[in-house]
Amino acid sequence: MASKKTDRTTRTMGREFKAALWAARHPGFLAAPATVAASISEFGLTPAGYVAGGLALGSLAWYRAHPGSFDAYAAPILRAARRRWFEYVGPRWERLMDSCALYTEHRRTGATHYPRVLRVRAYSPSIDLIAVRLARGQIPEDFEAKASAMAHALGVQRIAVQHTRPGRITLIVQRNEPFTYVIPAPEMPSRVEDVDLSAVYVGENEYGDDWCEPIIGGHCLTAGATGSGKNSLAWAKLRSMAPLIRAGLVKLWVCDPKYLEFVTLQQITGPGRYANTPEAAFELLSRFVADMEEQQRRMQRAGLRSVKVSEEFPLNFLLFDELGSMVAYNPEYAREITGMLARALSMGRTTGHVIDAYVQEPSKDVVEVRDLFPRRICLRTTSPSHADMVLGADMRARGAIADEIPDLPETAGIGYRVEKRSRTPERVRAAYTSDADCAEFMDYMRTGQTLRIVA
Ligand SMILES: Nc1ncnc2c1ncn2[C@@H]1O[C@H](COP(=O)(O)OP(=O)(O)OP(=O)(O)O)[C@@H](O)[C@H]1O
Repeated sequence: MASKKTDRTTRTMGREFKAALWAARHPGFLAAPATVAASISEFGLTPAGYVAGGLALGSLAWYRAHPGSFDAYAAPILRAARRRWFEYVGPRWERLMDSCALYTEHRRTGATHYPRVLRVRAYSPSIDLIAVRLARGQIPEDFEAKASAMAHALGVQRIAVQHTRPGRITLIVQRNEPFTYVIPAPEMPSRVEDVDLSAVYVGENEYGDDWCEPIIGGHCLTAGATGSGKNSLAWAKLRSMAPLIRAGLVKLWVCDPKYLEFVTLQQITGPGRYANTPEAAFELLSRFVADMEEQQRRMQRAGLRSVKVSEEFPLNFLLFDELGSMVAYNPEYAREITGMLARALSMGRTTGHVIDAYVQEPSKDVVEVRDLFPRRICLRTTSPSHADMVLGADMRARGAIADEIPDLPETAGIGYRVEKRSRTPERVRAAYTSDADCAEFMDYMRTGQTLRIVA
């Protein structure tokens, strides 16, 4: 490619202009000392000292008196400033880029161009977000290829690369495990109106915010190795929409091949909407699809293209645990079940027939209908390829290292989901529903009361 006229020189920009440019990019560095100097000259040293001391004391009092608001508002700003100017500051940043070969060289002048840190944000103590402008000639994939090397060089657990806009990326730096605690099971809302089916609470994301998933508008597939905590997701959803289930506005269907974790739900579903053998699962799915088609006809007759959840049009929620055991490992009815699933998955959205499925091995050989699930969650997996299979191409390279989640009870329920708008993997943890929480749910279904039995 022909070089631009201005690129043909072998000289680089003078240091004084580089310094002026730097100062223009970081006005605070000049403005802060200038403000201090102006205050001292205007009001004198003592009053300026009193103001500075008052500010420091006020901040300390805030820190001590109201940790909640301090940690929410002041701490992220202070933390980001400290990390920006002590950890990702010019020379250290350039050394990091050097050690990972993340720079470009001007062909004529030989000048080294480094990607530039534009902004550092640190919403939580464990995560830094570094907005970076790429050096000319770099592409985000260069950073993806070096993410692991950067993580080791910085001594952090994980670095994910988020594509933001042309020429820019955000590095998501996970310094340590954000989930060092078990998230308690969601409170069951007391009234039907308190449930928002477009965002039911299932846990927390790595920023400490609520992690909510929609129930209406999409089927969901959760993949995770045995013991990764898949059940906790299912139970969190059930608890979060408990009043609707009790009121009959959400009709529960359950396929439970293990006949273990969800066996108590039989008391709600009755035998017609609960299955634990391939034959029963096939019959259940046939009824589910028939119900869906009947609802389609009713909507056609009423001239409706979509419906709100109501007594006339309840939401049908099919919880399908251990999908693989019904569609792959057990040849009996496997084809029939897959066929029925495909019909329900491709047409159930508009009628409010939603499938929430759980699987250990997410390959297409096992779950042929995988791509018909618009929402997918990946808990701990046994293979590096699973994250891409579940979440989409390149998601592991962008940080969804689900295979590196330790296989320990302390990390159960941790996984990744993809933030839809930014297509960035987000580390999440499901709330944990204990046996007592399950019993409380069943009590609520029977009595309408949330009486917790304390053992
Ligand atoms: N969200 C969570 N937070 C903390 N611990 C959890 C969480 N979910 C599960 N656990 C712990 O991990 C154990 C295994 O969880 P669970 O049975 O849900 O895994 P699973 O993925 O359903 O496994 P399997 O496929 O073998 O049934 C639980 O007994 C519990 O101790």
